[in-house]
Amino acid sequence: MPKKRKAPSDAFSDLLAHAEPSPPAAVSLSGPPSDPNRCLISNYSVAKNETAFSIPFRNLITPESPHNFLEEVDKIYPDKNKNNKTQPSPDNLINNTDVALCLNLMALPVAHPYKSILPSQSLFSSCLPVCWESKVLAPLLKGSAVLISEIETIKATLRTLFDCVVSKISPSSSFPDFLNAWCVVSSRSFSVQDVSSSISISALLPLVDMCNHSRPRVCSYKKSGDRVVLTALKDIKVGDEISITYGAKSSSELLRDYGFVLPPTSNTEPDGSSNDRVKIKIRDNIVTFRAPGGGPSYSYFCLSEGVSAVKDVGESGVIPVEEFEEEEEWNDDDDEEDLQGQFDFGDEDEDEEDEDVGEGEGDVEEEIFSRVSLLLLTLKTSLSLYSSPPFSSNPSCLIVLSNDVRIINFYIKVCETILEFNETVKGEKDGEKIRKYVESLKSRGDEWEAVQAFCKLKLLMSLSKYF
Ligand SMILES: C[S@@+](CC[C@H](N)C(=O)[O-])C[C@H]1O[C@@H](n2cnc3c(N)ncnc32)[C@H](O)[C@@H]1O
Repeated sequence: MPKKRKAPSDAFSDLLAHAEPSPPAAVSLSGPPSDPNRCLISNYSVAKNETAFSIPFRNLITPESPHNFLEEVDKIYPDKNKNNKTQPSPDNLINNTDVALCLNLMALPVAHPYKSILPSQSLFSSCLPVCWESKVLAPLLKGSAVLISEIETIKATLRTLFDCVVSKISPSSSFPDFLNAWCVVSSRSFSVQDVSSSISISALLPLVDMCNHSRPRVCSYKKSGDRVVLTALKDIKVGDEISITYGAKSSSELLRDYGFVLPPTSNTEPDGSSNDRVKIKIRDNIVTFRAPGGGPSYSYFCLSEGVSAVKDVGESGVIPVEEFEEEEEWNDDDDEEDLQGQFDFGDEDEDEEDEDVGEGEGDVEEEIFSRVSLLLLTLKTSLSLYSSPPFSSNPSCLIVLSNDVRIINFYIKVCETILEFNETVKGEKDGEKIRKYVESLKSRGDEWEAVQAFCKLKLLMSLSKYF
């Protein structure tokens, strides 16, 4: 007979038994696990800088406790990203710590109080894209190719990890068990400093993980002695929601990992900087993006994938070109004519060159077209994920720098197009700033004539959709 799950209210009391101050309970839940808007409510008034509540470190579920699954996972599946665990990268969307954390969660008894108050799989399935079928990803993610490709990567990786790692360590588990554990880990794990060392570990923090994300947050959390303590960052009244921050994340990261997005105006840091825009600084042949006040952003993947894709076009298949070509507007000659008339670039020769690509040059044309498509996809993803296009009136505009001359020149083209568009159609907003930027980029390399000539109209057509 299956073990009876505890009623959520009993389970919550069990968890609270370890929380301080208790009794009476410092916090309560606003609704049952099935409530998608559930949040943690304060039962006390708490003054700014005071402790709202704390939980003992021993309540944490980590990759190494209650059982050291990390060691077992590492044995079967050496983690190539081990030295860089906190730095997400396209091939490091799931690391060994996450898998070990899933295994620890799966190993908890069904009646464990923590399990009893977790949301159901059906709630996860409705909001987490990793649970969505491939055919609905494109429409639901609005064609954001990089995000779709990441979700597909996660889905495929979960399958592989289950077959090659999880089922070996936990033979009685099923793939749905693992997927459920992944949903919990993806949307509810936090980085905390280990009790015995100074390194940060990924952990599930019962009760703390009932806090929703907000900017500005109501509480901060940190390890203090053998407890995780939530400190009020403002005065909290009885009945107020206790929220924390999940970090400076772009909307696409929030959607990918937590299953929600925030309105553009809410996804900002206390200093007013936007998590949906990033600055990119120059380094040797790499683009580094940092969301102001936060870690490397999701947008890093968008553009770095575009950059690597353009180098390996035809081989890597990192970003599926077909999806882009599927778009009706792309091949719609009427649209092209309309746009030609609407946005006169004043350089007919180049436009003609566009049409004059001879038969023998078909492969070159295809190659250039693919490269441009990939980069446009990249841009398209960036643009559609962020609430407004780069180079809008927001000073934290998108800056792309690279040492690859073709990439530089492509982006010069993009910048020029945006600039021209802004000046001619939308009025000059950040015109001077962008002009200086374009000039500085130009001084870094030769023009990539072929691409410029070939993609002029196509580029304009694509970009025009975003303004
Ligand atoms: C760490 S849990 C927070 C507690 C959760 N609401 C619960 O009832 O168990 C993270 C999940 O809460 C929801 N969530 C957190 N912050 C949110 C927000 N600002 N807007 C909408 N949903 C949010 C999302 O479903 C997310 O996956």
